[in-house]
Amino acid sequence: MMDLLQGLNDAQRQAVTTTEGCVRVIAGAGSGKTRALSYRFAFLVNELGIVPGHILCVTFTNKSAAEMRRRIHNLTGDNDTGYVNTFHGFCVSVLQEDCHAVQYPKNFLVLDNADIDAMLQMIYEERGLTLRNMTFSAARDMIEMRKLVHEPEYYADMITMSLERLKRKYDEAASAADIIFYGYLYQEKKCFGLDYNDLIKFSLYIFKEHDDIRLKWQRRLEYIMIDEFQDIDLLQYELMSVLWGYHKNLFIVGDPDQTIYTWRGANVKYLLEFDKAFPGTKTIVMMDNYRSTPQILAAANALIDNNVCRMAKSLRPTLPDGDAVVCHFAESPQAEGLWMAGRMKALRERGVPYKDMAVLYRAHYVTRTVEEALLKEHIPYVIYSGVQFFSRKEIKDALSYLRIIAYKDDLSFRRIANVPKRNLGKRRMAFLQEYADTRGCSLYEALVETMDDGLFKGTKARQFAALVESFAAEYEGRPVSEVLSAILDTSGYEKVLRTEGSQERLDNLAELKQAVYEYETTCGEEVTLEHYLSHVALLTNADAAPDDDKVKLMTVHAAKGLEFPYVFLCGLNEGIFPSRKVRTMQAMEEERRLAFVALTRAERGLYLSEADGQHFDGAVRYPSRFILDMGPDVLAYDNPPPDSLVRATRDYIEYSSKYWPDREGERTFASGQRVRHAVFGEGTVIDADMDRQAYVVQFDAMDTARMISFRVKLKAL
Ligand SMILES: Nc1ncnc2c1ncn2[C@@H]1O[C@H](COP(=O)(O)OP(=O)(O)OP(=O)(O)O)[C@@H](O)[C@H]1O
Repeated sequence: MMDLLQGLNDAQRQAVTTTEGCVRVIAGAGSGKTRALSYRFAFLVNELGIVPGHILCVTFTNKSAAEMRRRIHNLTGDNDTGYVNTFHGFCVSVLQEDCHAVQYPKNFLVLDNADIDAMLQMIYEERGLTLRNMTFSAARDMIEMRKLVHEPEYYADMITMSLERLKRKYDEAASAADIIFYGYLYQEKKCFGLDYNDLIKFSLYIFKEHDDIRLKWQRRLEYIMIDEFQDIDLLQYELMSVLWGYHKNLFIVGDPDQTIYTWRGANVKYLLEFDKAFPGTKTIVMMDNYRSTPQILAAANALIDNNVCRMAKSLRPTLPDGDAVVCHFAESPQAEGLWMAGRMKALRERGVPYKDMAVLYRAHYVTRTVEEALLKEHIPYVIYSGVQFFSRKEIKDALSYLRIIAYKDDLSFRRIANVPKRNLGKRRMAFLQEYADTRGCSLYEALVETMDDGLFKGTKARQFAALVESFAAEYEGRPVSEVLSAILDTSGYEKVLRTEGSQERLDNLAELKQAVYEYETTCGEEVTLEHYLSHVALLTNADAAPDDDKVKLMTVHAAKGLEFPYVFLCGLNEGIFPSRKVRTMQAMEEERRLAFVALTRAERGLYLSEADGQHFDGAVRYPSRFILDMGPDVLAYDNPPPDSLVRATRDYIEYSSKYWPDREGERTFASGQRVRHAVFGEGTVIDADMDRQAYVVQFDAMDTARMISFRVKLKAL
């Protein structure tokens, strides 16, 4: 026991050894909460003898789950790392075991954005919609909003309605939004597909309706731990509240200053009010920072201190002094990029490898000038995100090959039936689609039933079906990595890439094989093809990381939970960071937390920069208020902005936020709220337009609705 606890400080040790009941850890950035979590897991297993499969450890991303599994494996030496997963990943496990309760097959499909888009494509074609009706991304958002907010009971339709009834609902839908929504539910049900929202909703539904299943999971999960609790949302909170109910051992860790997903439904109140919701909670505070120099922490503390709505706390440094935090005011974005490149070269000359440097930014578009400067100076770099690894064509194709073996589903069929070319082009595909529609079968079945038809003469339909059948007959029990290599070879897919000389695509496939192999060897339990496919559908961009000596470029959101020796935070201008979309006090505080997350990623060196000039729309670029927040005491300017600009910036900041509603309640008169206007009299709020900062109000004495700016106070009736 001594060994395990030795690398921990007092607060961490307390967090690790307080195993029973509800424990809340408020942990500052870089205070070692990931370490505390993994050690706690190991403590439960090694010292208390808890079976890993009876522990649930929830992380925020798949990447952090993988990292956590690696750490736990190192500490316990056990391949079985229990349920270390995201909430969505855990729900996949639940449903794989118990979705028979909602008459879904074990091999349901987990849908990712590309799958959803493929379904939307079918719906749009079928019903004559175009992107002018709604872009795919707007359609995805609309579907999500309907599922989460407007029609939270939608899943009952999916579960209880027959496919025919759902189809009728879709056929009868008239508005574009309804067509898309019901079309999507129909498509989902047709292929037993579940998107991320469904995973949680279905699990909750099963737990609610089936006491025996709920009790089984509650009993199994003797200890539950949740990381990044500041960004938990309502559905996840509900799920946690159910799972906790039997053994009542719940351990949560979070940092209220790092809440950055409010826009996606996260609510920090679950962390702050946890002790009220779970009486008897022990709270442990971890504020000793092991990541950053005192100089970096002083800047981060000074920044976050400007947030009004927060629990007062400061990160305490434990490391020795380092270099001052450098701040640079450049004449233009181009000059800003070149300044960064110069600093990187200087670091490199001091022996710092490029891979130890990261450029963080608020929004993707900022990277253009940075990239130009890096290219010009021959500094190698890699952008995280952009085209995500798992969204690349060759990766999606390869996964579709795996998927068609297991599921013979339409989405995969459409993707790879004619890749490589088998002469199954548009015309034959349309024929299969029609056949499948009239017979109510899948495209693959349609092909098998009709491949002797004259239409398929001269095609490789038969070879394709033979390929799928031969793999389908023998994939069970074979390692997934082996199946993948074999099908990429036998299908001729890799051969085409070799002929084309697409080395990069081949490299990516090699990377994929490696990823599958690693998953198999680290996962603990036996990995079936279905398991792997569900796992991979949950993967996000940050998951495939090349390890070359390159500067890393990424958004601050993508940097959450990571650390880098040297951080360059660029584009610190009003309108960029903070974003121009910020229009309320709350949103500004979230933006400041985001900047705090950025600063606290740095271990040894932190470089902040801003550029003079104009925005796209011709507006003046002012330095970011976050720089002013930190103040000159904690920053070393190597080229300060002129005093006149700083004064103008202060005026701009004051003016631009003058009319912000300062409390959430003031802006959110809900639709339907009765209000009184000093001149127009009484009326009803119909909507709030955040872009225009105004309400739409139907006044009783007027025929048409009016838009009334937030500047004018309406009185609630
Ligand atoms: N007790 C300790 N002694 C020495 N180093 C530690 C200790 N605890 C953590 N560290 C180191 O401090 C760094 C930060 O730890 P970790 O990544 O666990 O922080 P975190 O709290 O999860 O950070 P964040 O919330 O900012 O993402 C790591 O490099 C870790 O190895």
